[in-house]
Amino acid sequence: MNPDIVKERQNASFDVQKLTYILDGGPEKTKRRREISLVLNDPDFDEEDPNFLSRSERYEQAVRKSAQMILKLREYGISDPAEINCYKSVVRGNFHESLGLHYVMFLPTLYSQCDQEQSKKWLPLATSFEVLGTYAQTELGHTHLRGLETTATFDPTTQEFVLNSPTVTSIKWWPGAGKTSNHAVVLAQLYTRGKCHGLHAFIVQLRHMDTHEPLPILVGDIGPKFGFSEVDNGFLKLDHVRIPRENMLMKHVEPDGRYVKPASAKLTYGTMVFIRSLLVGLSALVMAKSCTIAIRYSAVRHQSEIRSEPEPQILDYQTQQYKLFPLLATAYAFSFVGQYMTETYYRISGDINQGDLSELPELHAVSAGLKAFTTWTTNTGIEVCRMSCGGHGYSRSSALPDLYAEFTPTCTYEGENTVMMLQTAYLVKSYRQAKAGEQLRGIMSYLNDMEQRHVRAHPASARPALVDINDLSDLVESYKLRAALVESAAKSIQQELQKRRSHEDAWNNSAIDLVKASDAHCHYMVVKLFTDKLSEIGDPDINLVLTTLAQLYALHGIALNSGDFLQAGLLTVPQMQQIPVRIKELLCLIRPNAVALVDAFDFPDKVLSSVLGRYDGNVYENLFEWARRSPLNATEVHESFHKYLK
Ligand SMILES: CCCCCCC/C=C/C(=O)SCCNC(=O)CCNC(=O)[C@H](O)C(C)(C)COP(=O)(O)OP(=O)(O)OC[C@H]1O[C@@H](n2cnc3c(N)ncnc32)[C@H](O)[C@@H]1OP(=O)(O)O
Ligand SMILES: Cc1cc2nc3c(=O)[nH]c(=O)nc-3n(C[C@H](O)[C@H](O)[C@H](O)COP(=O)(O)OP(=O)(O)OC[C@H]3O[C@@H](n4cnc5c(N)ncnc54)[C@H](O)[C@@H]3O)c2cc1C
Repeated sequence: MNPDIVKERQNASFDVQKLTYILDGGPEKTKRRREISLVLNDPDFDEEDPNFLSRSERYEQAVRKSAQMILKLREYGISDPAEINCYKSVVRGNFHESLGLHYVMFLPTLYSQCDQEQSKKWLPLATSFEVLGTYAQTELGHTHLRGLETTATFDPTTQEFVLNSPTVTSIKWWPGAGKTSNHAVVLAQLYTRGKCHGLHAFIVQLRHMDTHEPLPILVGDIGPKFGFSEVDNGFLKLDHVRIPRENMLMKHVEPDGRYVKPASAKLTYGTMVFIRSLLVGLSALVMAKSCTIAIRYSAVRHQSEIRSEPEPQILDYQTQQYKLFPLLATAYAFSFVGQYMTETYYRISGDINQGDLSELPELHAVSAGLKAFTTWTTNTGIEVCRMSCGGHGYSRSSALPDLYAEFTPTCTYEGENTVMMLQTAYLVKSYRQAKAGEQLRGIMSYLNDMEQRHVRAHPASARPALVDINDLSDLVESYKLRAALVESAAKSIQQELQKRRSHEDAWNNSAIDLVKASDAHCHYMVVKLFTDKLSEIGDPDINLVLTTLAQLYALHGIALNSGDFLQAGLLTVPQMQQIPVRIKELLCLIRPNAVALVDAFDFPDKVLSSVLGRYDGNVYENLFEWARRSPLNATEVHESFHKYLK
């Protein structure tokens, strides 16, 4: 064990194990997660570092691993969805799996959209992996759902739907598992009796069940990408492909071609809401991994000098702390927000299953906003962590380049982030309702008293200071009042309408304000949820260290968005000048606990897959060891010497 990292652990002021329990949701859950993590010792999962393999080899290794996972899950009798998820995230490490989409989109779509008869047919096939599925929605030319071109036309004479990609732009593009899957949920515009009824989901067989040869359908892999090398994102061109009427999910077409309207057309979009909710937790996980790597490495790396003494640990540089500790605070904040998002998703989708759709719009708005907010922040955070590791952060051995490449598409998939932030219609609607005197419930209820508080842009000196920057509840309040930026967005729309613009143009001309309002709303939610969590934590040592992190998270956010807080008169200029001073104090308070705080995330070394983030801190000898395994070192003299240089 590296002596620096031993010393760091001795300095911790709290019980790391107890904090792990809080993150996991209880000691039992930690125990079970650790039991599941023992799978890492299974030699059947031994594999080559994907960084030393070609794309095709990576895909093959990933398929082998996915198949092994299925066998082992059966062998160990793991069937609880949360446990399956935990098991897979351990085995998968920092990469995706080729069968990922089957689990996260295909199966959930079947579970939520099959009727009884369909469940009977498809669920046994899909859960036994005879049917391997993908989710084909996006097209070469479109993502916007109303604009999708693929058609499904009902033919009552044969009781079939005819699926067709009428143009080049309508070719399905991106769905994972282009080579792996034999079925797809295809999203297409439904036509019956000559009328379009909008987007619906259909199960389409793509490949022969025994030979895996494509049916008369063009299907394949779209080629290498920025990351996602394990995943065969695919294309799918349908040329008048016929499927039985029973393959339409939620069956809305009667045998005579009559269309029966669903309770809400948006139920077809349910799988996206599910994944967006999941991505909030994934952001927390990846932020936690990145911080673990960067902070452990910063504790063992010595460089330059502060005083004329031996080179200090780079974690002692104030600037290094300023780079990393706000991200550490963010990892904790997002972990608690992830817990909230999961609970909220299951609570509301439970109600939806019982026929109560009243909270569907809020679930959509919250999941879309938090997905965008947390993935954007994490995406930039990973890169900060990588650069904070200097040159070694650039090596794939650090895992940070892989974490970035695998994570960055979360800002794009399941709804491009700006587009998701613009799903703020709900916020604006809520604001208008509150203004009209309606009492809002839930997370939007803060808009109820906006009229009385009325935050306006005017000189801060003319207003009493509202915020004690050392008081967390005051900080939450100030974020709440800043979230009133939705008022500016609503006003901007109003002004545009007064210029006789159409509603659509007024909306587009206010889009920057709307994204800002969404961002402020999400930021408020994160600060509030982090603060609320503290009241549940009884252990005084842990409460103290998490309170310090929550304060840092809140103050750092204010410092980054100081213009909003000043303009709204929420903080005075002297207070704003105090914030960097307080942030520096908080960095010093966090410093002795930094390594313990990342240890509490409890990532086994094999899951982290990072030479820089090793638990034992023995970085240099292992960097050397890793480099020697590079395929270029397989022979002392590379064949290119003989071919070209000799
Ligand atoms: C964990 C690891 C996972 C790794 C694998 C992930 C692989 C990735 C897979 C994918 O990316 S799958 C494809 C994902 N695609 C998208 O996310 C598309 C994004 N676009 C949209 O969601 C929609 O186009 C839109 C931007 C929301 C617009 O929707 P639409 O075209 O229907 O517009 P309108 O007809 O105007 O309807 C807007 C109306 O509907 C409400 N609404 C929209 N979405 C939902 C929803 N999901 N649930 C409930 N309600 C929804 C919206 O609020 C509007 O309501 P009103 O204002 O009219 O009341
Ligand atoms: C790794 C990966 C995996 C994927 N897996 C799947 C899958 O399994 N199944 C599937 O169906 N799809 C999948 N996708 C596709 C993914 O869902 C889309 O790429 C994503 O929804 C974004 O759409 P787009 O690519 O059309 O971007 P665009 O919508 O073209 O975005 C381009 C730019 O236009 C802007 N823009 C677009 N619309 C608006 C607007 N209304 N207002 C303001 N700005 C706007 C965006 O902000 C962005 O800056 C995957 C994508 C990736 C990268």
